[in-house]
Amino acid sequence: MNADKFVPQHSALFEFRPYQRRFAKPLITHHGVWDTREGIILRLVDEAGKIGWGEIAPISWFGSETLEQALDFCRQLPNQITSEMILAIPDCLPACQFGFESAIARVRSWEGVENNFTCSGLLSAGEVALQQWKTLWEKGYRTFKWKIGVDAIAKELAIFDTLIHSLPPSAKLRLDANGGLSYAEAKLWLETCDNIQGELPIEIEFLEQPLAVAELAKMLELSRFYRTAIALDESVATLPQIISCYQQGWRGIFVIKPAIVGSPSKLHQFCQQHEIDAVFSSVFETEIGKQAALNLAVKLSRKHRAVGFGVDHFFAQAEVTNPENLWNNL
Ligand SMILES: O=C(O)CCC(=O)c1ccccc1C(=O)O
Ligand SMILES: [Mg+2]
Repeated sequence: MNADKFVPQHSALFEFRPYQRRFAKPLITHHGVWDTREGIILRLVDEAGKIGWGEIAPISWFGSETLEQALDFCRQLPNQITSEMILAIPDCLPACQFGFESAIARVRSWEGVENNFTCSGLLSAGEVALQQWKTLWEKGYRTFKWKIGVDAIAKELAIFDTLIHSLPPSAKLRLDANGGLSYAEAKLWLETCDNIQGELPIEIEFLEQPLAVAELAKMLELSRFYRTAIALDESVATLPQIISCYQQGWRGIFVIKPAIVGSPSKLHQFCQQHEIDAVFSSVFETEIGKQAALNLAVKLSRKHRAVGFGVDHFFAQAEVTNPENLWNNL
């Protein structure tokens, strides 16, 4: 069954449980310091007793609803929910749209996603990246994404120079500024990346969200001037934002975080009508949300770019991957 095809006239009993997972070390980005991932696990049981798992993993500072808003939404629902109720979840609750629709679509079975994606490993901001990539390389990663826009640009450019001269030629490097660069800094990064690619065999795959969400026009202008690709992330966090940026002329890379983008079936519909260059990305969700996200990526990914789900090393303990065990531990 196509897990993100919406299942009509379906109903199920549902329960929800909040969870918390502390990062081994806080994730530092231009948005600030993030030390605990909080979310909600959904357990749906249909009339035949089949179980469907879902996850609501909001990141309010990224453009989704807050965890509290998601919890309030779950609390006000009756414990028997229908497909129609799920399709009516408003666009202001994108993480809830994703969580409930994934759950009711997968109420049939919990088959793991057969995906042969390569995965990009996330590198922390700062010089810790200079050691981090080696551990990930030994685990088989060949694409890395490094967080920038945190320290002074001179310091980050110096670390960048060391990093790209350390990485093997077959490596690919992504940079993610989380909207933290000024226009002048973005130009300096793009110029540096263009120059490096003229000197070294390494591929700088893209510079992600160099400027703030409000600066789309400037990012459109930069995307026409530099060879190094630009990827939008915060600018396209939800489906309405994806549509808006597309309508304003963005044809570059779209970083899609399925867990906060909204309705999987509506995203599928948009991607069937418009060929977009998408990179699928994690929001540090559990295996439940990750499987639903990758199930969508398998169907929508065109360029076979590495998926940004190499984040497990940011958590202290290995994750419980079996949904039933995860649920029983909550
Ligand atoms: O996309 C990836 O490679 C990893 C995921 C990631 O970087 C991320 C995870 C949570 C919140 C924001 C971001 C981001 O891409 O900015
Ligand atoms: Mg990003």
